[in-house]
Amino acid sequence: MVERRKPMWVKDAIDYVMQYKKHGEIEIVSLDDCDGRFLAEPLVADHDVPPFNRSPYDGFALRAVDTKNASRDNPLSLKVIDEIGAGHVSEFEVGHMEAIRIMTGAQIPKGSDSVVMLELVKEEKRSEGTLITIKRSLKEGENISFQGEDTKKGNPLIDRGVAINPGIKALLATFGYSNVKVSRRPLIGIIATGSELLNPDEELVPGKIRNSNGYMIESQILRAGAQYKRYASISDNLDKLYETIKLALDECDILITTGGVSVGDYDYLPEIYRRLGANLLFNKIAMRPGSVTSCAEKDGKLLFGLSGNPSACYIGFELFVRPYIRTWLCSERPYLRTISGTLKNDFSKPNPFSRFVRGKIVYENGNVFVEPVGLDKSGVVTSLAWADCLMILPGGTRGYMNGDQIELLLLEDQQGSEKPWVEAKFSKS
Ligand SMILES: Nc1nc2c(c(=O)[nH]1)N[C@H]1C(S)=C(S)[C@@H](COP(=O)(O)OP(=O)(O)OC[C@H]3O[C@@H](n4cnc5c(N)ncnc54)[C@H](O)[C@@H]3O)O[C@H]1N2
Ligand code: MOO
Ligand SMILES: [Mg+2]
Repeated sequence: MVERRKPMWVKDAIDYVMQYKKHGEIEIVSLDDCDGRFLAEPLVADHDVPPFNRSPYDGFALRAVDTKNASRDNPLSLKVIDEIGAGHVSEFEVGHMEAIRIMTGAQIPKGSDSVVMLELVKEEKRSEGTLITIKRSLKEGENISFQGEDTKKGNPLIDRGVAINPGIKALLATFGYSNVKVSRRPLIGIIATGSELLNPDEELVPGKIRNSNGYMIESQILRAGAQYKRYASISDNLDKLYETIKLALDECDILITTGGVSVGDYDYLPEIYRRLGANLLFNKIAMRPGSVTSCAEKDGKLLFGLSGNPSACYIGFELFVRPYIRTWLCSERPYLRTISGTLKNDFSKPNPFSRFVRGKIVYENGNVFVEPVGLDKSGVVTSLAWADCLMILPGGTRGYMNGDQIELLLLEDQQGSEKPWVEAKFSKS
């Protein structure tokens, strides 16, 4: 008798996973190696930026009051008493009708309160010294980048749990973090199961296909911010699979298997969860594809049993594994971000399960439209390469038509969302 499974709502399944959420320990990495890692502490300005008043132009620093009467008809001459480039500080103080030649980035000299650009003055080198002639007046503070105008000491800049991007790396360098506190990435074991699987370097033979899920999940793990350990793919052999899963559970923080979770003769994951004495969280979800996505817990570690079908496997990872990883990395926004878009196609057939259709966003006159990519079947692999979003078609009694407004989950987004997408059943309550 084939086992009957009761489908769980997507949101309930996410909640089950999140019951086991953890935060990774703090790890210190060098600034050189921090790209893509997640900050374990908030980043706070520990000094003013810029740290001193500086010139934003190559020009002359002077006292605005001295230029008060300067005009085209009344050019005024100032004596140049020093010259400084960025990184140097003048020892002189600018006095009445004096100026210091200053380059972009240099500290504003004492006595001066404004800068005139090189292009706006005439310079004359005389035996008694250099003079500049200025034909316009300046305001006090004109052309000065003030200390702290970028940010002030003590300002909070970036929350913990945010992925380090080029801009954040610039801030880390600005504040002298040659070492950075980041969250330790969870190590995720990956086991692809199935007697039909070949390695990418093997020739195709009848009945076999190459293991694409294993590599796809590795890439999804890296995109989510975690690290992986690859185990050799295992043919459909219960004992061998059991031993490998036990070993991987010891060695890793989280385990992902692909394939073998349905009700087929060689689908051994349900039996392995039983043998392990693991606590089964779910093995059927009211979604398409990925309805067979399973998750079990053993000694606080999660075993995600993703489908063997490539599209189901991909979506199972993004909906259930990604938020668990991002929460581990202390993100406050661990879920995929949702935006709304206008459907360009008809999906007239109603489906009781919510569908996550691989789609591509198209911008037309600044508006977001979305169209499906490739064949919308669970076993399809090609469409995954073309998709930049998952189009959500909530389950129910009606279909969806061209022009309908729907929600889209963004696959490449880094910002994330505080809350997961929730079926109407939940949003109504
Ligand atoms: N009688 C029923 N049959 C099936 C049901 C069901 O409810 N009743 N569910 C279907 C659904 S939905 C899905 S999804 C699949 C899930 O299958 P499994 O997770 O058990 O995966 P396998 O049987 O091992 O393989 C399915 C499919 O995927 C290919 N595959 C497997 N691993 C890989 C890999 N690493 N790279 C690329 N492709 C892979 C495999 O060759 C199969 O074609 O079950 C349905 N059946
Ligand atoms: O788990 Mo399946 O993906 O719904 O075809
Ligand atoms: Mg199967």
